[in-house]
Amino acid sequence: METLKAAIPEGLKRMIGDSTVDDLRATSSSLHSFFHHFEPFHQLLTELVDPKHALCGKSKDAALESKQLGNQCFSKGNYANALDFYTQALRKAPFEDGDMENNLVATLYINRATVLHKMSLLTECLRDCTRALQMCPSNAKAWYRRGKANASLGNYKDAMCDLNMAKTVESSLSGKRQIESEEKNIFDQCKSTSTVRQRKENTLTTVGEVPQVMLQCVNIPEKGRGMVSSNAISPGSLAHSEEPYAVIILKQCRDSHCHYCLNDLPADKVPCRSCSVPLYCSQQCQTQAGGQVLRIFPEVHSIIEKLPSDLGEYADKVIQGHDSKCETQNITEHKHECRGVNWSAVLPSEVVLTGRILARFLLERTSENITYFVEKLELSHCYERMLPESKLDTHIYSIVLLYCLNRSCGAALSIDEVTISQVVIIISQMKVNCMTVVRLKSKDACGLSDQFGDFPSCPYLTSNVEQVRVGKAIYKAGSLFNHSCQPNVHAYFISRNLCIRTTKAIPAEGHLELSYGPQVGFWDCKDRLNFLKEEYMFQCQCTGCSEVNLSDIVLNAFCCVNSNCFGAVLDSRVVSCEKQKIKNFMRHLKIDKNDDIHKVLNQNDASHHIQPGYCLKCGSYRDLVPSRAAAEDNLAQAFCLLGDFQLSMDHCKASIKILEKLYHPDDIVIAYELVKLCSIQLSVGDGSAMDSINRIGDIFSCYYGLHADLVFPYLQYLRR
Ligand SMILES: C[S@@+](CC[C@H](N)C(=O)[O-])C[C@H]1O[C@@H](n2cnc3c(N)ncnc32)[C@H](O)[C@@H]1O
Repeated sequence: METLKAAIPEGLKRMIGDSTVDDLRATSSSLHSFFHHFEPFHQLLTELVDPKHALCGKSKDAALESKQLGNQCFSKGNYANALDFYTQALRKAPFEDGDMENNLVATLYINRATVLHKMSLLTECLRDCTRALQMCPSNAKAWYRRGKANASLGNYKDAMCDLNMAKTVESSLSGKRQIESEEKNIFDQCKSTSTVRQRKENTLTTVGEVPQVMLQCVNIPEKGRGMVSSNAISPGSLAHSEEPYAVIILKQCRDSHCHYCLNDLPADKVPCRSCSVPLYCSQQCQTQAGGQVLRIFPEVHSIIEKLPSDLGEYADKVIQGHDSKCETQNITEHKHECRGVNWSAVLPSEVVLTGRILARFLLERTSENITYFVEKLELSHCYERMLPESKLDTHIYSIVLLYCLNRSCGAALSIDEVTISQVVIIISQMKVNCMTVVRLKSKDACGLSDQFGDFPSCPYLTSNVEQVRVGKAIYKAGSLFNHSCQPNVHAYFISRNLCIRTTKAIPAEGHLELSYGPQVGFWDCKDRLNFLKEEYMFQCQCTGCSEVNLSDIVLNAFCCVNSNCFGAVLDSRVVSCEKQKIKNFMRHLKIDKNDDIHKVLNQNDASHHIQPGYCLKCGSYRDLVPSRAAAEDNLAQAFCLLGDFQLSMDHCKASIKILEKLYHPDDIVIAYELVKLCSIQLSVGDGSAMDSINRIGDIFSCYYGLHADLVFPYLQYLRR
């Protein structure tokens, strides 16, 4: 891509860099014409779309190699590595290869099921057996393994049916005998177990909460359109929920998260049937993403028909299991990328996401043209505000993407100035409207919270809450929420669906604003403004950035040298941003003597003191040293690592006190800090841990409502 860019004549680069939306047809046409006659462009396309260069296709040889490595690890008892190799083999194995009896994929599922059983991952083992049986229902090994997994799960009735099936389809006499002895074992186990355990499904059920809020889209000065509520809303209410219009997993999560629902992948990952890139958490997600639907061999039905009726019914139920049944509404999502060619694995996420939007256009188009389709998306864009370099990149990617779509999946999009300029607009819409899908994770010093076992008496346990970025998505109504550094709603994700919940009381006609990342209290005003300018290309007009607030003044402030003075001393970076806010504040507002701001500002006239290094209250000068809240937090971690729990708890509490000054006492930031405090309290058996847990629970339920345990399962672990 860099070679292409370097070869573009300077005059054309300037023309594109200086262009407005009105110039897009001309700039698109000129760049397209240049590329058309430029050989390296065609070479690049060949690398991106020619199956000969495809690195992401299926390969039987590569699958057999991984299978062999898996077998070696298995025979050495190295089950974790065997599991990885079998999954790699499944990723590469051609699904349509071989007949029912000699099906490589079915064999790999059985091998993986055996490893999963050895690792006591029984539900996962059961699912892999079922997948093997859907391809090959006369496979005795798969029925046998399924029977054993069901028995270990306490599902004795199913276990007996599985073994009965295994015996029926097993051809050798010795094999039949082995199954009979296993049947006897299970029968004995069943008799000695008084209560039959229920099957524990490894599923997270979503809570069906429906938003009760009437939202309206209105025009807001200096911010464009925005969302307001018709009625007053109390904190903790679900204001909006929405499925994505288009979504894509981030590259760094390709091996750890489901490419459809974006949840953590289980041990029995399901690969795409036609290429080696996506992994899914279930066959259902695989099919929903637009991959091939499971093809059940015709012989399967004749095998089932020949079975005694009760066994036949049972086998049919297993094979048609719920994992294989699903609706395929979003059939376009991965289908057009699924040829094993390189472009969708190589191009930046927002460009591949644009490809997914174009795939929707291809699917939905009746008589409408692309210009009308883009208008109908009703997303704002930032083309005019983009840097010249970024405008050039957007042009290049638009042309490359259109060629990739046409050549790799026969999209038949006309590649002309109109289409290219509309794709430029879509990419610039992605820049300002994409939401990053995140998951909450708790991370502790011992890595124990991932296992969620018993609470360990680990000598250095602290838990931090981390936000893991897993995907990028476009929500059509969700993109109408403006940003505020002092948000009153909070966005989170259940699978790939967006939920927006109020965190403060909102009056009727009040604006609903979420944070695009920066918030008052996390970063100072200057950093927030820079971030929003660089990432989203707008000058933030929110109250946090235009009105004075205590946190912006004290977050990076230093105490006054005068020990009797509570005034704040700012460095030059902070002063440049706060000066105007403080002046306006002095001019327009009377300061309440009880307000905390009164303690750090001279209410009569702070303006003459607003100089770097000078106290805002008394004007004394001081040399600047690091701020305190971060120091308290780091100290708590350090003491924890040294094993001095009392000191680490004290510092954690001090840090919470400081945060309570900067934020509302029910802000989620306080809950995150409380998770750390509580983990220390629990590891030393301090009884006040319960108070911390209750407070964390209260704050989480305001931010996540009934979804709290689903979004942050560590909460249940702490309660337990
Ligand atoms: C996701 S869109 C939000 C909806 C948008 N206002 C519209 O009319 O479609 C993001 C864009 O809204 C505007 N915006 C959002 N929050 C803003 C704020 N705090 N200050 C100024 N502009 C804002 C910016 O133009 C930004 O690029």
